[in-house]
Amino acid sequence: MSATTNPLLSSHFYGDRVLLSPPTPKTTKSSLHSQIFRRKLRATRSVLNNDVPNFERLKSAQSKASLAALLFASSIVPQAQAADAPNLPTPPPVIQAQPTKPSPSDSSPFAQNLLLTAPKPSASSDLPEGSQWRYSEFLSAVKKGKVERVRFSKDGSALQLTAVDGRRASVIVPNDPDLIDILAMNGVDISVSEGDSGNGLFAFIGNLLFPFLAFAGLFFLFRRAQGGPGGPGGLGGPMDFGRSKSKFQEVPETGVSFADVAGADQAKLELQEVVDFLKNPDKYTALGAKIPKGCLLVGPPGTGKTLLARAVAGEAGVPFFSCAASEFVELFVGVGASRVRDLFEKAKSKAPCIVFIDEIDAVGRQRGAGLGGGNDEREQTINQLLTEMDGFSGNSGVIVLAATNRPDVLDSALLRPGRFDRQVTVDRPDVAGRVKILQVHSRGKALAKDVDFEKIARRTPGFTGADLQNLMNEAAILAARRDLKEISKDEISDALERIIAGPEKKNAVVSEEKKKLVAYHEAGHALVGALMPEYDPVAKISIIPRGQAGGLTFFAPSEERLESGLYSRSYLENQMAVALGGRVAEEVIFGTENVTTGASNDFMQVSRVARQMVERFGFSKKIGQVAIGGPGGNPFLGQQMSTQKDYSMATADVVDAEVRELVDRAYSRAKQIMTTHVDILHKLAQLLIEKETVDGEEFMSLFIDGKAELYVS
Ligand SMILES: Nc1ncnc2c1ncn2[C@@H]1O[C@H](COP(=O)(O)OP(=O)(O)OP(=O)(O)O)[C@@H](O)[C@H]1O
Ligand SMILES: [Zn+2]
Repeated sequence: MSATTNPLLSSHFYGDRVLLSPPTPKTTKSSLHSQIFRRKLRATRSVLNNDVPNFERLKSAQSKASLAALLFASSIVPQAQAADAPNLPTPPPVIQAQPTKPSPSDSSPFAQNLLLTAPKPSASSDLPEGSQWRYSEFLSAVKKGKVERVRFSKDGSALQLTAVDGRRASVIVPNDPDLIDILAMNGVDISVSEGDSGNGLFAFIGNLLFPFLAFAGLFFLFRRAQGGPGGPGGLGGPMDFGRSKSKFQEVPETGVSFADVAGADQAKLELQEVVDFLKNPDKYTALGAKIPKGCLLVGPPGTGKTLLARAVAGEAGVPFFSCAASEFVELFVGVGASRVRDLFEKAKSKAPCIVFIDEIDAVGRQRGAGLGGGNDEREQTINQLLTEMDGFSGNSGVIVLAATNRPDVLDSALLRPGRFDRQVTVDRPDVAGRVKILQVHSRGKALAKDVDFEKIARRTPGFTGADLQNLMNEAAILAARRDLKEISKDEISDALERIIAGPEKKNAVVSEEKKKLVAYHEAGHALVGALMPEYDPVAKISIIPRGQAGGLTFFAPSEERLESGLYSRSYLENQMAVALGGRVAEEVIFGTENVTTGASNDFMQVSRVARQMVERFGFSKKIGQVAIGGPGGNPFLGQQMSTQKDYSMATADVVDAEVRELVDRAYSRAKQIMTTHVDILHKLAQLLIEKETVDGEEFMSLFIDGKAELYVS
């Protein structure tokens, strides 16, 4: 894949300016610059006003690789996670604020700089941490048998759970008619909070929203992914020991139809065929056609794979058997295989029907490729599954749908003809899809007239159906908390920010000194961002702590950039400079001896980007246009990159040198900007100290009357 940005795409946001002039590593100044600032200002405004001009024109150009960094804060790339965690992802299906790594000292004034990226894979054996779980995380934990009991609030809109390991968390519950069934099937103890009438729920929701509690999970989630003791992947940990697990659920009638799945038109079209097989098998067998046995639904978590599978069963009017593959895998060898046998025995007796296996990668990984113990069990389980599928005669009427977001790790035996030989991709929805999903999830909610789904959809690139559902629910809760009768666009806007960056810790006590440090640090990021010719406009700068971050600078990448997932070399170089801007500002203002650990994450992000550029994107002359780093993800998607190196020591030296050069260059660019615009840095930091938040427009206006110089390189 070409890693360069489609020029159409990249030039859109800033107008038709083309920056292809040969590198001039110095600052220049001309009237052109003020024009560019004006354009950036306009871009900023249009982002803030949610209207993305020319979008339609470009929409068709690219999409799919959909990336979700909506806004992004301070710095950039997520930590590598234990690259060998055998069992990847049920990533949290939200756009996450991503802390990088705990800095050496937790007293670091900036704590964590955040990147808001798409969900990233995380070892599925773990539970989300933190005191508030997303509904989808909760469901997946329930299905894995990790939730012991739940206590609903009186009106059922929230619950508190106790996990098998004793952890407690709260969950906001959307209107899900299946929830009780799912809980019951999975042996979860259910109760309803009583007594504290009225007040109780309010206090409960208040807790959820209380800045210090909520969303800590977002951050710890990622800490967890950074290695830790790295348990045995999807295998049940010791916690599961002795716990009785449900094997599968059987739903005679799902009651879900394709109409309940908004967007996903292509997937529905492809699955319509499966519905038809189930309804009229004879039509096909009469012609000698082999009815497919298995179909793989591939896509990121929360995109509605389970919903689609249920809809297929609903449309065909057949029973729906479901299980999460991770449930098959037990500590005891042979248990998984026997569960598979049970499941299919039952299914065959009820044919025609749908068997849905969620997270098939938990058992379906390439055999012999796992680590540590437990392989036997997994292999036996997958062998049993293959045997079952091979055993179906052509028209047994059992069609197996399986979901995964890691088709790449699946054992090729699973994908052979006669098994999961069909794949249906369920992608993150595009704008139009998001509008439809928002409509579905605002049914039954009182919305103010000012709510415009189109605008919300534009502000939520990369959001999945589950994310949008969560957004609408959070907005509803905010509205209730504000004693409103209707959900207005403000609640949605605030809910969006909370989801992306975590709630603001408005009442956190921050010393004047720390405030000043953070203000300069963030101003540094913003300043470099604004002065880089090809970079996203600054949307907002804040020094109100959020989550573990001392402050945040939000950038607003254009929808096209987000949806195309393509980044030009200069964009990445600029991004590194922007990430370094925080430290550079500290250095310039407080002196080299007084810089803090607050930038450690920025550095990690920067080195990761640089390494990717050299190892994977072919951006290094010395390494050339090859990918040498082993399999790796897109750092902006929050994906992990393999730490496994398949190159020699000599090559490693070259890589290191190239990485260093890229970083050094970014650093000196940032430094040059900072020193030439120290006046604006002061102004912005001052403004931040006074107001705590400065929006993009106000920030850009500092340039218009000032004498800003655009850095051209
Ligand atoms: N296209 C959609 N239309 C309407 N609702 C959706 C859509 N996609 C997701 N949702 C909502 O998000 C919830 C979670 O989706 P679902 O569990 O089907 O996702 P998934 O892809 O199976 O995720 P996972 O891989 O985590 O199991 C659904 O219950 C549904 O309410
Ligand atoms: Zn920073």
